[in-house]
Amino acid sequence: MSITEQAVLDELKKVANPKGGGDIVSTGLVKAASVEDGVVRFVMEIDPSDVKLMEPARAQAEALVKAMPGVDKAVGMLTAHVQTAPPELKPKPRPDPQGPQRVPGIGHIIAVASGKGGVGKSTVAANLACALAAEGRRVALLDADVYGPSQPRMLGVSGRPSSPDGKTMLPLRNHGVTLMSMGLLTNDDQAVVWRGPMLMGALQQMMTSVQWGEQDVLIVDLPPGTGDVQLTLGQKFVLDGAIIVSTPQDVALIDARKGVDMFRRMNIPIIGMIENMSTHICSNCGHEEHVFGHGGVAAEAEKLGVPLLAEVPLHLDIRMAADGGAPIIVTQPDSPQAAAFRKVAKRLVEQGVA
Ligand SMILES: Nc1ncnc2c1ncn2[C@@H]1O[C@H](COP(=O)(O)OP(=O)(O)OP(=O)(O)O)[C@@H](O)[C@H]1O
Repeated sequence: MSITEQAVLDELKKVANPKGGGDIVSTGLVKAASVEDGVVRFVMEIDPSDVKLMEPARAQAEALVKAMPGVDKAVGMLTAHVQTAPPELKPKPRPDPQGPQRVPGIGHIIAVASGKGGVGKSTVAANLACALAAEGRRVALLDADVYGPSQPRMLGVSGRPSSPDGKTMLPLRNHGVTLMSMGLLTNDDQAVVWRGPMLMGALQQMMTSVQWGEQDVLIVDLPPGTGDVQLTLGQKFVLDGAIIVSTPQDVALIDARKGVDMFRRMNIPIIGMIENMSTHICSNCGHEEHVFGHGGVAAEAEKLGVPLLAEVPLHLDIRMAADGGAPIIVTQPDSPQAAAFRKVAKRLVEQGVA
């Protein structure tokens, strides 16, 4: 079995902070630990004047990790570069006035993310939202994919959201889902060039200035990759977890792994991975074919120690439904194509995250 970051952190807790106060993890000295293919890397952030004092602790920590079963190589580093240090791993008490906040009226927030574009993240988010609504949950969906907002089209919503008081925005609603999208604020054909700070501001505004009402769960459809929007969402808001969507090809999986790593660094639980376009099912004869390979996400999920939530087939009906303004879960709720989404929705409710 592959080693987890948590196991590494537990091992590192055996090393005392030479400055006292407890071990190097609980005193906040260890800022990041990563595990990839048997190679463990961790960073200890120290005051530049403490190098001599801290070196023995670093060496002891490195030796302990190296001796763990399943570890081929361990690299422990001392760093004094406060500004560029990766996010703190030690869990902070939440809510914290400076830290992540809750959105009034919203019970849970789940991010739907992918490492790579075009893997079907928005299709999954739209179907999950509708499937949760079918389970009787009050569901909102925020399309935070500013570069390719597709939720208005997938949920069959058009028109611009109104702002009765000039400060807050009224969301739109269809198929039992309350929706807000950056796509509703720009013209359909308008290319949007967003810079980092604009993106971060826009996301925060969407989360806090939309009149969401009382909702059991807000699904956030993120842009692909590991950029500013993902970081802002994770750092500013209390998330119940993230779902990572990937196709089975290696290229998509490499990026999915980066996504899992990013959420872990922000202490956001990974609810699980979904393999999309898993198997092609011919809409004429029902013949199954593994166009992009099959099972790659299951293997990756096992390697990363996260659950595989579902394998969604590549099926013409899924595309036609999504692109036609009513996800498959709405048009053919009892079809085998919709079953994967219903299964995930039930699981999220059972797990108490939606
Ligand atoms: N399981 C599936 N079967 C058939 N078509 C699918 C499936 N999943 C997604 N598609 C289609 O693939 C296209 C891309 O999907 P989608 O927009 O959901 O991807 P995305 O990952 O959100 O992309 P991006 O983030 O780059 O906008 C859409 O036309 C969608 O209908």
